[in-house]
Amino acid sequence: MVWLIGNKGMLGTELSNKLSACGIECVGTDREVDITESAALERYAESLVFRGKSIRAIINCAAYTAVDKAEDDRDLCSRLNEDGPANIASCAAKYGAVMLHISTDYVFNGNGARPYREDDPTDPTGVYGLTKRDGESAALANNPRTWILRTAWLYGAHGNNFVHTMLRLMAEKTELKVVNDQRGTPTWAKDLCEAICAFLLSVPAIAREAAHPEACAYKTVSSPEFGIYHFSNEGNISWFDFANEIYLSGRDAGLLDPSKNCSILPCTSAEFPAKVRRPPYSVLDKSKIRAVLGRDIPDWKASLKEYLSSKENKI
Ligand SMILES: NC(=O)C1=CN([C@@H]2O[C@H](COP(=O)(O)OP(=O)(O)OC[C@H]3O[C@@H](n4cnc5c(N)ncnc54)[C@H](OP(=O)(O)O)[C@@H]3O)[C@@H](O)[C@H]2O)C=CC1
Ligand SMILES: Cc1cn([C@H]2C[C@H](O)[C@@H](COP(=O)(O)OP(=O)(O)O[C@H]3O[C@@H](C)C(=O)[C@@H](O)[C@H]3O)O2)c(=O)[nH]c1=O
Repeated sequence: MVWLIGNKGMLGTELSNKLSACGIECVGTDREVDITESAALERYAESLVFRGKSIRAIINCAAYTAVDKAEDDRDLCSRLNEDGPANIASCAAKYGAVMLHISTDYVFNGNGARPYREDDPTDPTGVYGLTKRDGESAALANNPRTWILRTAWLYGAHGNNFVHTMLRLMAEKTELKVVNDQRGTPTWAKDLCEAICAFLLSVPAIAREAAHPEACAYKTVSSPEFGIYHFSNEGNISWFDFANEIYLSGRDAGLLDPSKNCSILPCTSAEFPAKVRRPPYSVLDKSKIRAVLGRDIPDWKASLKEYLSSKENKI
């Protein structure tokens, strides 16, 4: 079985559904098993073993994700994003489990001019990125059998995210300003979950025990080496481009009133002040994961359209 930590968050909820569709036996925990307390993790792992369960993998979707707030909340952010993965990795190592941890494009400063590769130097611009970067190192150090999937600009049905914020503001306002000088790639949580499941199913014991592995749309061509991978949808756009497409596709999907207009105006980061400078360019190079998955990754626009027109979105 696998243990999904952070199962009530945006990604965790989506992943919980996907694991169950694939028939991968899973237990999920969130705040009730505090990742900043190694003893709490150990106690929970012990209780699973006591119930006769073999922990094949621990997936960490728990994190501190409020980018601006983190600047004034450094201690909690670092306990969650650094100590958390460090503790989980140690626990996974103790029980012979693989760890799969999620990280972010915000580990880079965004001053680059080509998509970031896994081994490019990191240089976060704020506390969130810094603690996520240090959490990566801690996880890899404490359990060499760790996969880290860095992703970016995540949205999905089960939490606050840019897509939901935009749809709400577009319904309320007649004009919106959105930054046009930060580029990256949106990622539908559902696409990321396919990749996560494919990695998990490359573990022989998990594949053997899964009731419906065919429900995973992706399949690894080989067993992925442990280490860091980049996964986002395909494309290279600004938040302004993203907002425009949310508006058009949101209208097509009947999520916005067609008789109410909202003008979306491009602006600079300086015109949209924030505590933390976001990376101006944070496109991720996905060659490494593409080779492992042996397939193309969906384009951001196709995934956004599918998401907005899907029945499961609760906007
Ligand atoms: N959202 C995004 O745009 C992106 C996210 N990522 C990464 O993806 C991962 C998932 O992100 P996302 O789903 O958005 O995160 P969420 O903030 O939606 O979920 C995080 C979950 O962790 C829980 N949690 C908080 N504190 C603890 C604790 N001490 N012990 C156990 N669980 C706790 C939260 O509970 P509560 O809600 O009660 O605080 C929440 O349920 C994270 O690692 C994030 O860094 C990467 C790139 C982009
Ligand atoms: C609401 C709003 C935001 N913006 C800008 C602010 C910001 O630069 C950008 C995106 O806004 P967000 O609040 O979603 O940004 P942010 O919280 O920086 O999103 C990040 O979250 C963390 C967890 C990650 O790991 C990143 O990959 C990324 O998804 O859009 C506007 O320009 N106009 C608006 O009306």
